[in-house]
Amino acid sequence: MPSLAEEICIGNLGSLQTLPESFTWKLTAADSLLRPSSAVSFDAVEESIPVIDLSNPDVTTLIGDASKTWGAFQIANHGISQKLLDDIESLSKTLFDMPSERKLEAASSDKGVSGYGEPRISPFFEKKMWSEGFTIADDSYRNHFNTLWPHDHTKYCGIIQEYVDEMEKLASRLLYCTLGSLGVTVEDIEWAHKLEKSGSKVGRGAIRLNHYPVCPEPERAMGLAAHTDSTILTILHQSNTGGLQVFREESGWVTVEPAPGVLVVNMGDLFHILSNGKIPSVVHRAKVNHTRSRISIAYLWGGPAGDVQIAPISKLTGPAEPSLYRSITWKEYLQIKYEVFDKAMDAIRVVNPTN
Ligand SMILES: O=C(O)CCC(=O)C(=O)O
Ligand SMILES: [Fe+2]
Repeated sequence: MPSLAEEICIGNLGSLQTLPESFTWKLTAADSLLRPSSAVSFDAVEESIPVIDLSNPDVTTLIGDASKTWGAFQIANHGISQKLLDDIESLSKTLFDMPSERKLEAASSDKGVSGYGEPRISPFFEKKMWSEGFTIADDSYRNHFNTLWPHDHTKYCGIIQEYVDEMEKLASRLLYCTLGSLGVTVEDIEWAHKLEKSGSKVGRGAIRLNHYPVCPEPERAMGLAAHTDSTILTILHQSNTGGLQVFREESGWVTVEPAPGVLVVNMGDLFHILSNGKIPSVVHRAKVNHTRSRISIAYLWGGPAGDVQIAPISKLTGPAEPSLYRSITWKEYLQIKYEVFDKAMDAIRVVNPTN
């Protein structure tokens, strides 16, 4: 007979008929502020993060307004083919449908983040999350794919490579738009301009494939707990089952309903720093479902490699708006984030900002 620990291995959560105590979350006051965007109400205006058509001539203003208000928006007409979105979704399904033992053969090592496992933010929470994931942060995914798909790994590696290439282009385009809405350009970020001129990458991309199995008691479970992404920005593709919620003080938790071909963009901590606090990094989480499992694919566009110092863009600071954050490398920021989690921004805040 399997031990209890084996039974509740994250690789087969979907087969559990009851919610184990270790996965049961207590509702907080903030949770009761939930307002689903699909709620039908006579007096409440339906609210969710806007969908922006990237071919709209006013795209810069629209992105600026949405990111200042929400720290997030959705995009249509983004140029990523439906086939590629379908391909990466079906790759994820194939992976998560494998038996637990097989998935564990591709588990991330203690030191690395790449590979199969629990959400990276798990250690910061008392309760366990109702999800499993696979992180692609470097080339080691090729070895993992070789283990998972000894015959088909070339095909699956090809899909990842194409996804990374396409997402990188889209992420840069979104960066330019968001900067444009603040009246600055990439030339105003000395390091980004230098990297661009030398043909190097401005940001470093990683992919997180998330799977949220069906859950016997979704109201008391949590797929992925509230967090902000550490990134410059994150581009999220969600399958046709909703679960993503974004938080805004004035609105509470708002569900972002999936729509075919529409991607979600979350502004991350690093952009919040660059913008000197003008753009919030959106607090978001994923809820789970009683009848349908859910897949999401996050393209996490992080900071530059090496010792590049990231700081608020000088054009966005001045006597009336002193720099709110000290400069920091991407590596250093990640270290702080995975030590103090939601206090990371406070940890780098300038105590008495003057200019
Ligand atoms: O599954 C989702 O909708 C959210 C995923 C997410 O926030 C993440 O991977 O950082
Ligand atoms: Fe996230």
